[in-house]
Amino acid sequence: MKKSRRAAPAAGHPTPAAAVEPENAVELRDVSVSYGTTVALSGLSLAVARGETVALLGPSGSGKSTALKAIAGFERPSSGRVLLDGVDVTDASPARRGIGVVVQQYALFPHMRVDANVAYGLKARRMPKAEIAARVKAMLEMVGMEGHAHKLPRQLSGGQQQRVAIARALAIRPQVLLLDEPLSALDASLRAEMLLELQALRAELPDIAMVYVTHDQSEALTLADRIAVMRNARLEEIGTAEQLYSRPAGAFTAKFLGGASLLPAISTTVVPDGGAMGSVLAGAHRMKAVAPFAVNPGGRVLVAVRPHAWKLAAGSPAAAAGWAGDGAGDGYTVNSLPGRVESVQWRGAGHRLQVDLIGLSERVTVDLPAMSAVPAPGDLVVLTVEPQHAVLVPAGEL
Ligand SMILES: Nc1ncnc2c1ncn2[C@@H]1O[C@H](COP(=O)(O)OP(=O)(O)OP(=O)(O)O)[C@@H](O)[C@H]1O
Repeated sequence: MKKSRRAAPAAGHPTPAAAVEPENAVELRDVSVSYGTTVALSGLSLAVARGETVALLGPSGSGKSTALKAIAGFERPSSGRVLLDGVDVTDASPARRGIGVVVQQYALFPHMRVDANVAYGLKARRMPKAEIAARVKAMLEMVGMEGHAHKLPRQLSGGQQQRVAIARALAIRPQVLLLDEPLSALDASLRAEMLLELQALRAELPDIAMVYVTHDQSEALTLADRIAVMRNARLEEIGTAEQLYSRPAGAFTAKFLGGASLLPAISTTVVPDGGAMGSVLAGAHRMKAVAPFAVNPGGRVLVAVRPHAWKLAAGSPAAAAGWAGDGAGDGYTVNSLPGRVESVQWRGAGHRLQVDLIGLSERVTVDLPAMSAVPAPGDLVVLTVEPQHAVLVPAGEL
């Protein structure tokens, strides 16, 4: 959670309760949305602080857009409450919420010029003409579109249209900006460019709360202070990118966000409160990994290892020769697992290997940096991982 930007009350002069501003610009309390028999969102509780960007990340159909519609007021929750700045707006119309919304397909009015599109929400609020003109000019400058004010949307590129859509959403000076896959209609290079622009824009709007829906983790990692991972209409996990990436609390997040391999294992140590190193047996292999939660001997866990965390043991593939005989290695070398390379793929920044672990019937993904010696398909290798780069997650359903 972001730190409050407000000054703390002076010592001895506590702020009266009534004057305390609510910290959260957006709050969903146990919100569910159903479409007929389809439960699109189930019991979502989420708070977004002023100045904070939260990304809703998850596979298709996981309820991300529905959550956004509940905040904007386009869908009424079947249960639960929606609060903006501490005020319950569950029954308020979208217009009364004063939220800026940017959706995937620009959604500009095709028959209106760029400047009229940006002015639209201001006219609806009956702002004086001179003020509208000044605001439109400022907004178009902010998104680098000041030279296109008199064009129609069809005369603009996809990226330019999306910039105008952002200017239009920001023109009403919303306290909350919702973005639903705003870059997904753009090609890869334009998407990367717009991502940088959104990052710059974010810095110019320090007090706006943003909720950003995406299924692209690089967008979420670039823009968000916190990431909410959605799955099957529910919030799976929420945290900073760093927390979710390196210490996922569940197998789904480990796989979805970090692309981690998950090795089934049995705990051999007691870690009462989590946060310490745990020891496990993955098949016949002894492994040490960070245990972010309490584990007991005999408990079933998964060892999550991200593709970049694997290393080839020195001397691999030759080092693997001694391991192949009994299929399980000697069982004494910690965090060293023998395997056979199934495939090798050149990926520009390095090589991606698929390696079948011997004795574990698991295939793991290994990303090797460029310049490292690359084995060939069929080679025996020994994979290693530093204990601090392996993390235990509960053996949940994927
Ligand atoms: N208007 C609707 N009528 C009926 N079902 C709907 C409607 N809108 C969404 N759904 C269903 O609700 C579920 C959640 O949809 P939602 O659009 O929120 O998912 P999402 O995570 O945003 O997916 P995507 O990434 O594909 O946009 C899906 O099963 C979807 O089919």
